[in-house]
Amino acid sequence: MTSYIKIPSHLTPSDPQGSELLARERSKATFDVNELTLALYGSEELSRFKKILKILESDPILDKSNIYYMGRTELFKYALRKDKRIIQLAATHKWNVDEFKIASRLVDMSGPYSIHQSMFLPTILGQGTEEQKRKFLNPAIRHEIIGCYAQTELGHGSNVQGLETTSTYIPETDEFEIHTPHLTAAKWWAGGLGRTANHSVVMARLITNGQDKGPHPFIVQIRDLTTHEPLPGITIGDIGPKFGFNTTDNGFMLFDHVRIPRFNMLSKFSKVTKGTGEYKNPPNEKLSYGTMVFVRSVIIFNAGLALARAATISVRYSAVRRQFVDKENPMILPNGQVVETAVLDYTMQQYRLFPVIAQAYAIYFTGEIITNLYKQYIDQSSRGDFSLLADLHASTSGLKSLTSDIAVDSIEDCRRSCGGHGYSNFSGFTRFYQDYLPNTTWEGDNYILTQQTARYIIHSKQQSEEFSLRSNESPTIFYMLRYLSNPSQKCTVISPSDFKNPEVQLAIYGYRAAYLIARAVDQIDNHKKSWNSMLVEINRISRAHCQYILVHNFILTLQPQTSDSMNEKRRILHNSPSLKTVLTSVCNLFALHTMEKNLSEFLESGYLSPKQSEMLRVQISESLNEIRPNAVALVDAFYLPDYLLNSALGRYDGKVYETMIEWASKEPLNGITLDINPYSEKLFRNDVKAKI
Ligand SMILES: CCCCC/C=C\C/C=C\C/C=C\C/C=C\C/C=C\CCCCC(=O)SCCNC(=O)CCNC(=O)[C@H](O)C(C)(C)COP(=O)(O)OP(=O)(O)OC[C@H]1O[C@@H](n2cnc3c(N)ncnc32)[C@H](O)[C@@H]1OP(=O)(O)O
Ligand SMILES: Cc1cc2nc3c(=O)[nH]c(=O)nc-3n(C[C@H](O)[C@H](O)[C@H](O)COP(=O)(O)OP(=O)(O)OC[C@H]3O[C@@H](n4cnc5c(N)ncnc54)[C@H](O)[C@@H]3O)c2cc1C
Repeated sequence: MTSYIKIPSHLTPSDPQGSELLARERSKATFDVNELTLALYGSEELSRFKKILKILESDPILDKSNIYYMGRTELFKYALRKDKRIIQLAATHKWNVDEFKIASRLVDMSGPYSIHQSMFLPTILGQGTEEQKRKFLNPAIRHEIIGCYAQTELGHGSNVQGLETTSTYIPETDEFEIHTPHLTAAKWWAGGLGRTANHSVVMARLITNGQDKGPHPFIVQIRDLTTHEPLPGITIGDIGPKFGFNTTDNGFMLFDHVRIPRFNMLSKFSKVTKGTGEYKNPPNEKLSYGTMVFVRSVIIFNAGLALARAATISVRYSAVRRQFVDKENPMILPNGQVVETAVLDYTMQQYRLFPVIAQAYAIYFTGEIITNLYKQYIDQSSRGDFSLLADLHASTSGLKSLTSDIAVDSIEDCRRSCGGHGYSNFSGFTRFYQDYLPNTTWEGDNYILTQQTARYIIHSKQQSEEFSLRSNESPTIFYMLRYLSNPSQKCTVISPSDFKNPEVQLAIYGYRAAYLIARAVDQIDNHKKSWNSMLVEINRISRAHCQYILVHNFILTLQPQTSDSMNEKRRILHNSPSLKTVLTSVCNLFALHTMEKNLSEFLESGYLSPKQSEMLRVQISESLNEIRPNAVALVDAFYLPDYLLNSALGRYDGKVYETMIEWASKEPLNGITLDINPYSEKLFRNDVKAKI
């Protein structure tokens, strides 16, 4: 890349150098970073990750050095090139799906093919018959056809039952006719639809024999495979500039009585019979919503990695950035020189950043558990057993909502913790934050999804017989019986360190969630409160329940397990006392900081007293002290390479200032000639001049 300004090469940052400061931080760690990285990813995934990183870093098409200076059209073209390149590399190196996912994660840019991979393929895989998979999935895997997922409409997104696009069975020709009856039925937002996809999953109301069977998925070819023009009867366009996600062509689409073969209705679960139009019910009504459950589980896992990324940038930068001299405890170099204090040493900065490290670990571990639960569900459902679905839907809905909310808030907190440089694109926060933001809206708006979780829990509580039955089976609501059976219990904490006891933490979280649930049920059952009037409480229930799950899963991860049930990752963790010690501090901080942020609910239930809440704060401060020497090592352990971070502030080597000035010198604005004479008319075009 061209440098437009020559920077005098003899200048270096004042001592101590960033690399020295980070090295000093790393030497303070009480555990082996490589060991923790292995405990997070496992040796196989880590070696695949390293192998793929090497390929991507050295590929000129996937070079990221130019992207901060690009406008939308240029960025979109770059995203298309990089999407194509990943596919070519996948073919050359024979990457499997997991390796393809690693590459996409490292290249880190949504693109025109992203929804093809994240939704189009999974929908056919999850909802198609074997014959349909042969016809659509195989060419889609080879990228001979490119698909998108068109569910949301201009007038409806959250309310899937309210979708207006119709798909009417025509027995005479054995076809469906897809139609947009109103402007509000225009498909809107589908990623990849605007300029790229030639096929789409279209969610449309199935009408057969005059009966409306509700939304079902159909495969529709939308563009000509040779000319790439929309097919007759179909109008398509890009929806225009967005808050972020501008590397993807989100599109709109209108259908004017477009015919598709009956074969194109994805029919693994429900079918329409040839000629008679008879409808065969699915074993569970909501199976056509299956792709959403899958993507929500991925969003939970991704939230952990997004938090790790934000924490990596801000913690490393805070170790390098120095402001003021802390007179009571000055930073002294080995040569005796007193220098300004690293901002990471200010307790306020620690209070802002260390909980983000803790959130990253907590959500990462729950992400793994949910991914496994999803796999278990897929395994069982392939044998016709859908019993896990209701619980999976409830927990993925609430956790998707909670974890993406946490991530969005914390990414912004981390950005702000970097001061002015956090506002520069070179921080690595701008596009990262903008592109992360829609996770709180897509795949179900976060407020709407909490209603799904709370409803499941409230129903369980209302049907108490079924509840006790379900609570034995359900991994997510078993705690409630324990606390509901004795509502007058009190928290046993008598000194701050008692808060470190995992049993105490679980009891506090469990009691608070159970209390909120019981109160809401009382309002609904005995005071006849409407659902709408209870929405704020309902949101609280889902959050309380999901916070319980996060704490419970973190504690579970750290508890000894029988060696049989332990995989390689857990074995590494449990064989290393130093890892367990540091992660226990991280777990405590997560549990206690989250408690403090929601303190009013814990106090209001009467379980925790104001005196105990004071002790809670003392213990949080203690946990921050425990984490301080390990802060940099804890973010390093996530092994997020510079190639992914693309951040001047979060570089592994700490060369923050050298990078800032080098990247600034490449700003194209520095290279253009400008006429700054206010009276000159050169800037105006002739046609404009004619009008003034
Ligand atoms: C070369 C090879 C390449 C390989 C691939 C490589 C890499 C890719 C792999 C992975 C990447 C994957 C993911 C990527 C990560 C991020 C995603 C990136 C991009 C995403 C883009 C965004 C796309 C979209 O947004 S698509 C549109 C999404 N829309 C929504 O989510 C709408 C939200 N609304 C709803 O879901 C529903 O309307 C509702 C709010 C749930 C209400 O539904 P309704 O029908 O009205 O039902 P009701 O509330 O009355 O409930 C009735 C009953 O049903 C139960 N229920 C509801 N939903 C479900 C469900 N989904 N599953 C199961 N059960 C459900 C509900 O609980 C009720 O039950 P009960 O009667 O009470 O018992
Ligand atoms: C970047 C991006 C990419 C997307 N990609 C795709 C895609 O590929 N395919 C696709 O089909 N869709 C896609 N979407 C659409 C997305 O799934 C929807 O926007 C999302 O589901 C929210 O629906 P909505 O826009 O209808 O919001 P609305 O439901 O209109 O929400 C508006 C507000 O009303 C509130 N609200 C609505 N109903 C209730 C209620 N019952 N109770 C309480 N509050 C309520 C919500 O909380 C929200 O605050 C994408 C969206 C974005 C932003």
